[in-house]
Amino acid sequence: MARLTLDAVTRTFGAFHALDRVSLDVRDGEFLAVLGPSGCGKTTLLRAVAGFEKVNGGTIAIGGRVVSSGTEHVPPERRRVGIVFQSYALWPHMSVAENAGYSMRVAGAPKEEIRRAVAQALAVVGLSGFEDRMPAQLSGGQRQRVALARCLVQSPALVLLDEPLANLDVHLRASMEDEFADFHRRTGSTMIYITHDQAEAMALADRIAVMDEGRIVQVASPQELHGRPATAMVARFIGGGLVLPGEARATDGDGACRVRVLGLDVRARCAGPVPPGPVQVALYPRDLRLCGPEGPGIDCRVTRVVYQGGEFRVELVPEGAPGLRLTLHAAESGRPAPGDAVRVSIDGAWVIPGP
Ligand SMILES: Nc1ncnc2c1ncn2[C@@H]1O[C@H](COP(=O)(O)OP(=O)(O)OP(=O)(O)O)[C@@H](O)[C@H]1O
Repeated sequence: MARLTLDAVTRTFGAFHALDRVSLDVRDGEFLAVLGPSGCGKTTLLRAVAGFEKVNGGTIAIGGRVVSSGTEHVPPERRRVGIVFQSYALWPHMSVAENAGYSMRVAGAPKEEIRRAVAQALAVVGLSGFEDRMPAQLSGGQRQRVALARCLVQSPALVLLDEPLANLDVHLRASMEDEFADFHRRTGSTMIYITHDQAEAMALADRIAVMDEGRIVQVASPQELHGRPATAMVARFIGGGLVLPGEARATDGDGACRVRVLGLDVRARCAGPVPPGPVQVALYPRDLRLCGPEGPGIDCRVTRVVYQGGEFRVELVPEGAPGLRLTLHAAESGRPAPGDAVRVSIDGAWVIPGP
């Protein structure tokens, strides 16, 4: 198992920067998710680490050994990187055991050694007894587990998972999430999990690297990404934050400051001292509450009320800003109806430290 280090890695296609000075340090045995919208460079990053893509600048090191740089390129088969793809990529004409042992057979390993390694890997993924089945006789989840076993047989230093659950239905995804977590626990592998599904990333990873336009914009725990987004993109992308212009008034210390947003004075959380002046403020549904007519608040019209697992999501339009959509959560009792005029208070906010 090994640590993965990327230092200012750049990959261009013509004038386009698919990876723009990407730096990342993944600890030995860590489970890191790379999360980002379509086209942000996730697959390019994975292909560069695996060695399918050369880099134009910067370095990639696996276990302290440089495998990619502007001048050096270790081929994929000599990187000890296992990859599990979304499409499983199993050979349809080979049995489960033959698929799992393929790489060892190609490498010319003795039959008995292959049999032993395959039996061990299939046991890890819970497929002992499935050796002679063909891929067509397996469920989607079982096929993905064969792909995991095949990856395990190669004793990889690093395992890369490229949206491995994208083809599975919702229920199977949830149970496969448990399997990946279990696989990680049992093997202690360093794992990089590429996805655009934040629920999946949050469920699995210790830390999440958020990518945007070829750059890594924040690497943090799921809680940190939700509570202290580094940029406006992270605030919008994770947890559906609403980013609004505000005016910083004063810093109170202890990570708190006062800002004016939507015409209200709000006590907000911040990463450090915030000089008075224009700022970007992130508001989440948890920051907004229905309030009485007497206190400070924003007059709104309710546009939609949707039941959502134990509570109601209430969508509103401020009377003074018809282009804006606010969302808050309300309990069953006291929830408003579409068309109601209500008042909303802002109980918290986050001042975005970056762009
Ligand atoms: N071989 C290539 N030639 C030119 N442009 C490319 C090439 N490979 C990728 N790109 C571009 O680089 C950008 C990043 O692509 P990449 O596949 O890494 O994104 P992604 O985040 O994995 O997206 P998705 O989630 O949709 O798979 C895209 O704009 C893509 O069009």
